[in-house]
Amino acid sequence: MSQYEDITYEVVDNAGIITLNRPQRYNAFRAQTVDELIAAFQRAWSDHTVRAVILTGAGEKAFCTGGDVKQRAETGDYGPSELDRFRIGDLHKLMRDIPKPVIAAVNGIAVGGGHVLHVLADVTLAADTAKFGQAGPRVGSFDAGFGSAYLARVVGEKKAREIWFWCRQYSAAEALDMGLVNKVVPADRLLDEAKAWVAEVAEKSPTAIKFLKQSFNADTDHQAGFSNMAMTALDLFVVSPEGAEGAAAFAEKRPADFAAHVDWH
Ligand SMILES: CC(C)(COP(=O)(O)OP(=O)(O)OC[C@H]1O[C@@H](n2cnc3c(N)ncnc32)[C@H](O)[C@@H]1OP(=O)(O)O)[C@@H](O)C(=O)NCCC(=O)NCCSC(=O)CCC(=O)c1ccccc1C(=O)O
Repeated sequence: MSQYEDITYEVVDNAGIITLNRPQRYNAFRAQTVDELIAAFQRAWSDHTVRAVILTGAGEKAFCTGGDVKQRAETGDYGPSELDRFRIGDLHKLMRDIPKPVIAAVNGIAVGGGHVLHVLADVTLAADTAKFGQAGPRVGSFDAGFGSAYLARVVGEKKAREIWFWCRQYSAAEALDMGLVNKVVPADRLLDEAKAWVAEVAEKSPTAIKFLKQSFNADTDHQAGFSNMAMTALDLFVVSPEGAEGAAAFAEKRPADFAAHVDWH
């Protein structure tokens, strides 16, 4: 795949820069977006000039707001894809497996599956205007895999449960305070800061970095098993009356009435 529609990919010096490019939907991803992200991460993996990957979002408003809820309300899924599968789980694993640092440069709101993407990055740099949070229980969705278990490793169990159950939004300063991001910079400095981090890490031993990333991952690789189950569960949940109510309410700009659609048995 060399032509992209939903993302852009460029190599600048030693940085592979992947930009989510659906600003009209706050950089929410559909199945095609995920296909393109996978293709770009694979290119970055194979390109020996690329020493780290920067993942960011187009525009000033959003980094990524997760799955495209409007698409889901319209068709019940995330739209057509190359292999007829929504490969978000494959993307999560690829971001962990690529043996180079992945730097999330969070330029705006990171919510839902978009929040999960920055959580899975090796480090996160945030614009001072960025906002963070999960949204699943508000819109009839969840990530019971890396999105919850790995988040708990990053911020601790209590905070992770708060983030997921209450679906609040947190400022960049709050995110820094809870260890969710590595550094906060003025919004107009974000990309330069990310490039500086790439330049600095490019001076280090690629093989040492590769071993270290694999070592850090080994401790949480068992979470890939949960993630597989979580994706299967989510596929079933989003088409249930309760799951579908969340997407419909978002698309219709009204509060969701989950209680009326729950299967209590
Ligand atoms: C992010 C908001 C809180 C921003 O609010 P606000 O600033 O008021 O802006 P809006 O007017 O709401 O939004 C502007 C514009 O963008 C459209 N938009 C925003 N987000 C989405 C989206 N996710 N999908 C489609 N469109 C979106 C919005 O409709 C507006 O368009 P108009 O034409 O102007 O009306 C707020 O926008 C918000 O709450 N957004 C929804 C966030 C959300 O619920 N995201 C999905 C969470 S669930 C999820 O991501 C799971 C998906 C998933 O992929 C997955 C699947 C399987 C396993 C794991 C995962 C995983 O979690 O990764």
